Amino acid sequence: MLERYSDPRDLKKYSLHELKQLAGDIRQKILQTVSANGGHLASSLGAVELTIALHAVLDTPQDKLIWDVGHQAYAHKILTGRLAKISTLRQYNGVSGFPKREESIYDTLTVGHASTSVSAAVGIARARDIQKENFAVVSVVGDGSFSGGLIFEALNNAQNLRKFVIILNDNGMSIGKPVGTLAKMITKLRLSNIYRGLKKQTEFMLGLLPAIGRPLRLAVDKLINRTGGIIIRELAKRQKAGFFQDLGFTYFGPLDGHNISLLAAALKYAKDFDRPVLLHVLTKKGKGYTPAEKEPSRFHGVSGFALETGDLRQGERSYTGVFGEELLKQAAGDKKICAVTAAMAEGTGLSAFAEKYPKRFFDVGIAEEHAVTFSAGLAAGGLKPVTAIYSTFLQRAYDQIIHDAALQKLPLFLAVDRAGLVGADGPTHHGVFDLSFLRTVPGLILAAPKDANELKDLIKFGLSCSRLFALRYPRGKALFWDAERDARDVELGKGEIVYGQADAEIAVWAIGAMVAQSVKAAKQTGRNICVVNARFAAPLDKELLQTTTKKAKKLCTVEENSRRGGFGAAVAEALTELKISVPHIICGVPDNFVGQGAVEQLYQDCGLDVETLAKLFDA
Ligand SMILES: Cc1ncc(C[n+]2csc(CCOP(=O)(O)OP(=O)(O)O)c2C)c(N)n1
Ligand SMILES: CC(=O)[C@@H](O)[C@H](O)COP(=O)(O)O
Ligand SMILES: [Mg+2]
Repeated sequence: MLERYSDPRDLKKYSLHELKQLAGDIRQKILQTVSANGGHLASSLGAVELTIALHAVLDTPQDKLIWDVGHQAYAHKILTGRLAKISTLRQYNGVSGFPKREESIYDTLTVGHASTSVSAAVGIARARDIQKENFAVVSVVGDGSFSGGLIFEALNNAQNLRKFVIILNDNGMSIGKPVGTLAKMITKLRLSNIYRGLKKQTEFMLGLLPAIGRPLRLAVDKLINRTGGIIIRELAKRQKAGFFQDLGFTYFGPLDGHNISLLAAALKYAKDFDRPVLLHVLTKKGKGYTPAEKEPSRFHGVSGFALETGDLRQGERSYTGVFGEELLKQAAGDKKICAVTAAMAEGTGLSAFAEKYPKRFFDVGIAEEHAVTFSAGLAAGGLKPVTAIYSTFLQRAYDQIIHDAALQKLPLFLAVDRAGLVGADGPTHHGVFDLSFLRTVPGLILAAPKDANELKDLIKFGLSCSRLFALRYPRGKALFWDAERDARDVELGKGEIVYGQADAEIAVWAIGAMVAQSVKAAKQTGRNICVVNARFAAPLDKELLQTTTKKAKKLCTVEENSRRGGFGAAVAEALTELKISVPHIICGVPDNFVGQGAVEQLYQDCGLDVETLAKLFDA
C-alpha cells in the first residue's frame, strides 16, 4: 500500500481493508527506521490508525492539524510526503524527529516541547474566524502532556470556537506512568460505563458500515447519514465528563483509537461541530510491536534496537547516571534531601532515588513551572530540594526561578540536565540558552563541571550551599569518571588552570564539556596557551581572570551555549569592570537555531570542534 500511496487525498479513496493494510505497512516502516536511527518509537506506533483517520477525514493542509510534542508523528510524516526520505529521520540534514514548519506544509507548527498545541490551535482558530475562513483546527495531545499548565490556560480561552477539536490521545502513559489527580480523572473517564459498553457500540457502528472494499468516505458518510450522528451524540450526552463540559467542550468518547472507521466517523462529525469538541481516544503505546507494548517506557525514546529481539542499543556511562548515583549517596546521609522531576524520572537519572526514597521523591508531571515553584515551597518548608530538569524545558520556568526562588533567597538546587547540544532531537531540545538566562538572575550561583568527577564535587557543593544553585551538565558520555573517588570540596567561585601557565601568551577560558575540548585544541597548536576551567559562570573567578590575562595577547572563551549573553559575555563584562584590555574571542553556539545530528557534527557547525578551536587559538 505504501508503494502506491502518494498523498493524503489517496486515503479518501481507499477501502477500510486497504487502510488497515496501509497501517501495517506504516508500522513496519516506523520499526525499520527507528531500529536503525533511534527515535520515539512507542508513541508513534500507537498513533498510526489515528493518523490515518485524521488525514482521511480532514482536508489537510487546509484543515490545520497540530501535534503536541510531535514525538508521535512519524506516521504523519510518512503520509505527508516524507516517505522517500524517512531513512534520514533524526540524522544530520535529514527528516526531523518532530513536525517542523520548514519541512512540510502539513506541519502546522514546529514542536518538541509538551502542552503547546491547544494554545496554538486556539490562536489559529481565532485568526480563521476573524478572516472569515472555514477550515477545521484539530490538535492531538497525549494524556501525559495534558498535565501541562499551558493546556488549561488554553482550555480557559477556547469558548465558543466552532470547527475546533482537541483529540486526547490517551494511552495511559507519559514517558513513565502519568501522575496526579488529572491522570486519575482521565483514567476514570477511560474506565467509565461508556467504556465498558464501548466494544458493543463499536460493533454496532461497524455493523452499519458497508462491506469491506468500499471507500471509507462513503462508508463514513453513510454511517453518519443513517444515524444522523445519533450514536456519537448519544455518547457525548451520556458521558459524565463534567470537567470538559463545564469548560464549554462537547466530550465524545472514549473511542477505540485503533479502529479507523470508528475514529473517522467521530472525526467527520466532530470537525464540523459548532462548539469546541474534546474527542477522547484510547490507544496503546507501542502498538503492534510486542517488546514496546510490554515495556512502553523503555521504548519511548531509543537509540536504536535489534528488530528481531527488541534488544536496545546500550548508551555509555552518562553525566545523568553519575548525577543520579551521587545524589543517592548524598541523600543517605541527609534526610532533608529530596528530588523533584517534571515527568522525566528516568531521563534525569532519578529512578533509583524514586525507588529508594519514595517519600522524598516528587514527580509532578509535565509541569516545569510548578516543579520550580513547588521546590521553592519545599525549600521554604525546610527541605533541600534538588530539582532536575532538562535545560530546554527549564526555559519555561524562568519567572519561577526569578520570582519564586531567587527573590525569596531560597536555597534551591537546580540540576540542569541536557545542557548543551543534545544531538538527534535537534533545535527544540538543545540546551544552549541556560548560561545566558541563568547567569543574570541575582544571587544565583551557576556552575558546570569539566568532567564526571567534578560533577560529584559540585553536587556536594550544591547540597551544602544555602543559596540558589544551578548546575548544568550535558547529555551523553561522562568524561573521567572514577566510581571509587569520593566527592571533594570546591570553593565558591573558584576556577583552576588545567593546562599551561598563568603567564601564557594566549589565555583560554572554558566551561563544562568545553574544557577538555579546549585542552585538546591547545595541545594541537603547540603554542604557549593557558587553559582555565572556569567551573563557575556566576560568580566568575575575577582574580584568576586578572592573573591569566596579565601577559596574554589574546583571550578566547569557550562554551557550549549561545555566544549571546552567556559565559563569554560574562567574561567580557568582567574584563570591562576590571579595566583589562585584551582582544577577546567568544567561541560558542552561533546566534541561530542549531540543527539535528551527531554532536560531533554539530560541534563542527558551531566551530566548537577541536580543529576549529585550535585554529582560533592559533590565529
Ligand atoms: C515541556 C516538556 N517537558 C517534558 C517533555 C519530555 N516529554 C516528551 S514526551 C513526554 C511524555 C508525553 O506523554 P503523552 O503526551 O501522554 O504522550 P505519549 O508519550 O504517551 O505518547 C515527555 C515527558 C517535553 N517534550 N516537553
Ligand atoms: C520527546 C521528548 O521531549 C523526550 O522524549 C526527549 O526526546 C528525551 O530526550 P533524551 O533522549 O535526551 O532523554
Ligand atoms: Mg500518553
